[in-house]
Amino acid sequence: MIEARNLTLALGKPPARTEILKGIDLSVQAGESVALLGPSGSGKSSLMAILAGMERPTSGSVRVAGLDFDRLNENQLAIARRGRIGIILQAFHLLPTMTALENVAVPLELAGQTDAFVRARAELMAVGLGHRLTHYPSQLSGGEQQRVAIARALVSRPTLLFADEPTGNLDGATGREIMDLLFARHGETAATLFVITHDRVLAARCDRIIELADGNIVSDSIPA
Ligand SMILES: Nc1ncnc2c1ncn2[C@@H]1O[C@H](COP(=O)(O)OP(=O)(O)OP(=O)(O)O)[C@@H](O)[C@H]1O
Repeated sequence: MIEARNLTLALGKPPARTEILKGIDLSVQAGESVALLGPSGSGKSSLMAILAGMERPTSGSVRVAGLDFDRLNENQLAIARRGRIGIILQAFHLLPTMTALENVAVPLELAGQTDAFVRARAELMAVGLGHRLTHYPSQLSGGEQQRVAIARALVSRPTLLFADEPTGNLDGATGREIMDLLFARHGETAATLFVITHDRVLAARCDRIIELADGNIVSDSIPA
């Protein structure tokens, strides 16, 4: 599902040029769940951005779901992401002027799905928000907003799901509920799941734990 070879990323202009990733090799099988651990600034979000097709590496190659990202232009990359890749971020990123239902349905409708609202409603039911369809983000709790974001990421039935600290803005109990939901939906969809976290207990629920330090993979293991 993911094949990355000798990825490097350097950003900024000298003298502030920073080497963020220093030669990452990574293979991930379809359906695997992978936790990405590492200290703040070790390059986790940057690696995820490259694997999700949102950032170009400085050098190296990325093949995701059979596509050579380096051979695609920006437009082709945007089309390739659509329907293949779902992204969940710490800060939810819902549109404040849209209801929960619209937040999930509108991106799908813009992608040309005529049954977008039917699918969005079903996905919101699946994440336990059937009773909050017409609420705006400001009328939802943090956990509910993250459920909407999960529904939005899953409604296009992606083969790859990326979550960058999805519980970072939630209290412990709500965070656990959100991760239970994410793992349950992952089990039902057979998507490949990539989760960035600082939480080792959460990481141990994945099939595999990859640790980054200073732009390098320093361990790649199966949790005990
Ligand atoms: N545009 C940029 N120009 C220069 N340096 C950058 C840029 N973007 C990120 N960095 C640096 O790259 C390093 C890696 O950042 P990244 O966000 O990938 O780390 P992270 O492991 O996800 O951290 P955290 O756990 O704090 O989110 C950081 O030291 C950051 O300051």
